[in-house]
Amino acid sequence: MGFVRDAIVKKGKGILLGEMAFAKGGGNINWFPGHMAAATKAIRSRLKVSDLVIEVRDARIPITSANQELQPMLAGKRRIIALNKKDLSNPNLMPKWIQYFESCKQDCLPLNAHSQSSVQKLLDLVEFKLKEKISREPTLLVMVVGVPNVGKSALINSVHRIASFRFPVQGKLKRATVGPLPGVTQDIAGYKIAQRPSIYVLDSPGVLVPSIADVETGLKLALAGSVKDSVVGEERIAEYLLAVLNTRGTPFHWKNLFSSESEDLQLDESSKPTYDLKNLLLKRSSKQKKKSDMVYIEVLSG
Ligand SMILES: Nc1nc2c(ncn2[C@@H]2O[C@H](COP(=O)(O)OP(=O)(O)OP(=O)(O)O)[C@@H](O)[C@H]2O)c(=O)[nH]1
Repeated sequence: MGFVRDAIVKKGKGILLGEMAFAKGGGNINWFPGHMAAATKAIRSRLKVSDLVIEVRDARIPITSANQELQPMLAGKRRIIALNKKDLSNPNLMPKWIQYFESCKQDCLPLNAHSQSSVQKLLDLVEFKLKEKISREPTLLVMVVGVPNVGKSALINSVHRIASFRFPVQGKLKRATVGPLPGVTQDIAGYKIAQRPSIYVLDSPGVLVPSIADVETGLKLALAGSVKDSVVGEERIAEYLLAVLNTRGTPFHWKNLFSSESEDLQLDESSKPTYDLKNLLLKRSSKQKKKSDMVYIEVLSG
């Protein structure tokens, strides 16, 4: 069933699904804050002793939001891939992604970390995957990993809250810090979600690969909020987003953004942006932009 992934991931000129085809290259993206190297090491050592791993990915970019460096280790573990933020993703694509992961014999679950019913489904799957261990081990560890900002901490808070109904805790419930920018969680922290056996869920800092080799991956991660905008370049991100929307024919009103009534922006006809890929390409080449900037526009418009 490799064709499903190929159709989803390659799709090139047709631009059908959530992941857009792009040429390799176009400049490396280097965003590897200090804490990530140490965190990656710590995650690897905790993974060794974990009974189950929940790898959280962004449902909008299920392949791009995988940390490739950790994949060999994760693939060797009992793993659930949680496709989080499904409320922000295209619902028509979710069945295709499920089909793809099923074809790889990999459990996956689209969810919304803020929805109790969604998180309950994840807990049911966790219980199912740990069934035989639950009857014989006194303590179990479930590790939650993923790139920054995919919703690991939000998910853990929901899991913890649901679990606390079954196993009331004394005092205030410990909460993981959730935030809209990447890099909020910087340490591994444990949350007890069950007794007999004791089950702990470990939150971990979001980690990326040290160097993102192609610009499209960086752009998608930036648009999804896993990489800071400034690392990839705000203008470049905006152009990419507009190009994606245009290429898909998304009916947005920004095409009329520069109307003749616009008072603040008095642009002459030749300098009005059209957000058409071919025009963008022409404008860029006349301005002698860097070659790396050209690649993603060329390929998208191809
Ligand atoms: N719409 C939506 N937003 C979500 C969902 N899950 C998390 N978020 C939001 O995504 C942002 C990041 O969530 P966090 O839980 O801090 O993400 P994280 O993976 O722990 O981030 P790092 O600490 O950078 O590793 C927050 O603004 C959350 O409220 C979801 O399922 N749907």
